[in-house]
This record gives sequence, structure tokens and C-alpha cells, in this order.
Amino acid sequence: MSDTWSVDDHLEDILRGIRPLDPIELNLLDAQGCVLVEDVIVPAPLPPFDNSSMDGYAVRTADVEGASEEFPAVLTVIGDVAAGSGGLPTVASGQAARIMTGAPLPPGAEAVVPVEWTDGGTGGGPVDAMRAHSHAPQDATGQVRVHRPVVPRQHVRAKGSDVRPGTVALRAGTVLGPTQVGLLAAIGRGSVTVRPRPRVVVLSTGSELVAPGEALGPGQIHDANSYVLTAAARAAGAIPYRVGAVADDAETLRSTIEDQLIRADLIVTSGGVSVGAYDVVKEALSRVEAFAPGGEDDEHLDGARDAVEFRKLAMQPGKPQGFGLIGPDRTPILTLPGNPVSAYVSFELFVRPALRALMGREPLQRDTVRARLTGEAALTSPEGKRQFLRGAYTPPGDEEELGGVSPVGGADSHLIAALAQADALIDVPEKTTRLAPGDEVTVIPLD
Ligand SMILES: Nc1nc2c(c(=O)[nH]1)N[C@H]1C(S)=C(S)[C@@H](COP(=O)(O)OP(=O)(O)OC[C@H]3O[C@@H](n4cnc5c(N)ncnc54)[C@H](O)[C@@H]3O)O[C@H]1N2
Ligand code: MOO
Repeated sequence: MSDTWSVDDHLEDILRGIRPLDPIELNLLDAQGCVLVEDVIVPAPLPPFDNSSMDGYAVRTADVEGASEEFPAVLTVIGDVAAGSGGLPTVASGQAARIMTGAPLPPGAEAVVPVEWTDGGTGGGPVDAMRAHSHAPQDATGQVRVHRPVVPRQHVRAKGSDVRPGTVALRAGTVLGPTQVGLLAAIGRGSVTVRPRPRVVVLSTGSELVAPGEALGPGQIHDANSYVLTAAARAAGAIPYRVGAVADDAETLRSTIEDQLIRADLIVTSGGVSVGAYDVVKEALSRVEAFAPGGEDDEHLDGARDAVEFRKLAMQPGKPQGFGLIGPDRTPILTLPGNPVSAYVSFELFVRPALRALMGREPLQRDTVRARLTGEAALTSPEGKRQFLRGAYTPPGDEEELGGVSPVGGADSHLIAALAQADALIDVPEKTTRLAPGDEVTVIPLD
């Protein structure tokens, strides 16, 4: 391995050191966004019973054959069947039960006549709704005039027509979004076995950093990185813990990280990794004895180490990077550069895939698309460095094969405002030094 690492080699090294978190059983809503590790089998039919899809009257079809407004079928109403009804009346010939949407079809009945096809028990013409039971309790009895016939099973949702018992509701590997959570609830599952969301400790370093909301003194700036990284970790599906900025003091940083290890599945730091005299992350973490080493060897973790390895990457922004597995649980730590755009781009390229690996989520990396470079001017890129420019991506129109991408702001890694306007990264290969409008480029759309 040469002194300078490629983006792909650095990512590969990180992923070699990470294995998915052990599955746990979680309540449904806590499992949202997690990957299921069991096939969930449907225990009972859904719907659990034949039920009405309309507010109306449960009838025997022979009783309403040929019914019309002029010659209605007149049936005796034997009572109400509301959703949730337990004891059901039996509908005999010449009878109807008033029924609500979702209520069980009573024995004897074969179909449901919507209330709009009847007089609603009023003795008048067609109605468009039932009267509330509290105002007109008499409508649950008496007679109803039916103006149209129905065929067997009309307006009836059959037991098991949604899912049948014994079938697979959701396969292992499914990511639980809102609709999957809904299905699990519908089939009565209160908890499921999933890979949990990783807990990510985010800390920024730098004696110049002041929390947003506080006034700046001379030479100070607001801490943007711990916020963008915390937000990005949350957006990636993790549970982030933002630790305030740590001053440039190696011992303070080391003990802060040591304290955080207990609640971290992964640690992300920003700043302090280049070549300055106060680059404290490097100072605190490059020593082998920085943290208590791991216990017995773990055969899944290829490349385990007890100190963070710092390296230069052939990329811009994001040149200085560090990665290690620290503490008794060999917790992965990624030390990102301090320039805000560098920190964010590094998160996208390295931390996000690592989090997805912990969650057992595929694919680890974002999809890329090809697009045409738009805009007025040609772009330059340093030779031998993979450059990630910020861009605004427009998907292809109906007739177009490729979408377009225009650069947003310059290449400098302190340009936070332009980063906030971008929705994509333009991935410029190491060998490319110049790009002209109209050239085809690789784009990583962000969300
Ligand atoms: N002589 C050299 N100097 C630098 C090199 C180099 O190769 N030789 N590399 C440059 C590159 S590239 C980068 S990237 C930075 C990385 O520096 P550090 O990771 O040590 O980060 P800091 O020095 O702590 O900060 C850099 C920059 O970013 C600002 N910063 C830091 N943290 C935050 C934060 N939480 N919120 C907002 N802004 C932050 C900080 O004030 C600095 O301006 O090194 C170059 N130097
Ligand atoms: O590589 Mo640094 O990350 O350009 O700004």
C-alpha cells in the first residue's frame, strides 16, 4: 500500500472492520427503519371474518331480486350490526340487518345493499346516508325499502382476502417502513426481531468552537460539524448522540472518548487530523496504548487494531482521514477532517456505508447516475485526486437519456453555504483534470 490511499481502499478497510449489530427484539415503532432478521409468518386470516365494505343492509339476494325504486323490495329490519359486534342476528328470508362498514356479515346474509340504494328505513325516496342511531334509534327496526338488487358476496370483503394464514407477510431482510409497520400491526405482531439502529457518538474538536446560539469571541466560530454529522447520522437511520465540541487537549479528548465508548456502536470525530501543532485527534489516538485493547480475537473482524490509523487519501475534499477499532468492544471510530465540507463529504463516503453495514442494510453505498455537466464554464480538478464537487442535479426529461448537473459553489472545503444549496456530489475521477459543459459525469444524488 502506498502512502496515499484511494477512496475505495479506505472504505474497504473500514468495512472489513465492521460487522452487523446483533439482532434484538423491538416494539413495532422502535423497529421502524430497521432490517428484519426473521421471516414473519401470518398467524391468522386477514380480514379475520367476512365483513361489509359499505354502510348498508345485509340481505339474502333472493329477497331483493328485481328490486327497483318503483317496485322496491320491502324487508323487515332485525337490528344493527356495528363494527366490533360480537353476537350476530341471523338474517332470515324477508329480513335485513342494518350493517356498518367493517362489521361481520351476519349468518343468513349473502350480500350488502349500500344505504344509498335504499330509503334508509324512512319510508321516503332514496337517502344518501343513515341517520345517527342516537337521533333515530327506530331505524334499527321497522322496514327498509331496497331499490336495487345485489349478487351474492357483493360489498362483502372475504375472510383471508388480504392475507392467508401461513403465508410470509414480510421476508427477513425487509427494511421496516411505515407500511410494513402497519402490516405487522394488522396481523397482530407487537414486536419483531431486527438489527437495531446503531448508536453513533458525534464529537467535534477545536478550541475555536462555540455552540450555535452563543456569542462569538475573537477567533471563534460556531460548531457546524457536530450538527451536520449528527443530522446526517440520523438521516442515515442511526441514533446519534452529539457530544459538544472538545477543546484541543489530547488528554481531555482521550478521556471524553473513553467515557463515550459505553454507549457507542460507532464514534465519529471531526477536526484535528491534519499536520498542525494542535491536531489533537491524531495526538490522542495514534498511540497503540490509547485505549484498552479488545478481549479475545474476533474472527469476523479482519484487520482489528488497537490504535487509530491516520492516512492521506487521494481525494478532495477529505484528504486526511483516520480509522480504528478501539476499546474493549473494538468500537469503530472514524476521524474526519475539520473543514465542514470535508467532514460532510467524508460522512457520505465512509460513515454512511459503515452505519448501513452495522444495520445490515444493502446497498451500502448510494446509487450513482450519469449526467451531463451544465453551466457556462469549464471545471478543473487536481490530477491524481478524486474530487467531489457539489452540484444541483436535474433528472432526465421524458425524451432525454441523461439528466443534467450544474456545479454549486467552488471546490474549497470551507464553503458551507453552497453545500446547503447542493443536492448531489459530482464524482470526478483521479485522472480527469478538466471538464467542459456537455461532458458526461458521474453524480451521487443526495437526499
Ligand atoms: N500544512 C498543511 N495544512 C493542511 C493540510 C495539509 O495537508 N498540510 N490539509 C488541509 C486539509 S485538506 C484539511 S481538510 C484540513 C483538515 O484539518 P483538521 O482535520 O486538522 O481540522 P482543523 O484544523 O481542526 O480544522 C480545519 C478547519 O475547519 C474548521 N472547523 C473545524 N471544526 C469545525 C466545526 N466543528 N465546525 C465548523 N468549522 C470547523 C476549523 O476552524 C478550520 O478552519 O487541514 C488542512 N491543512
Ligand atoms: O482535503 Mo481537505 O479535506 O480539502 O479540505
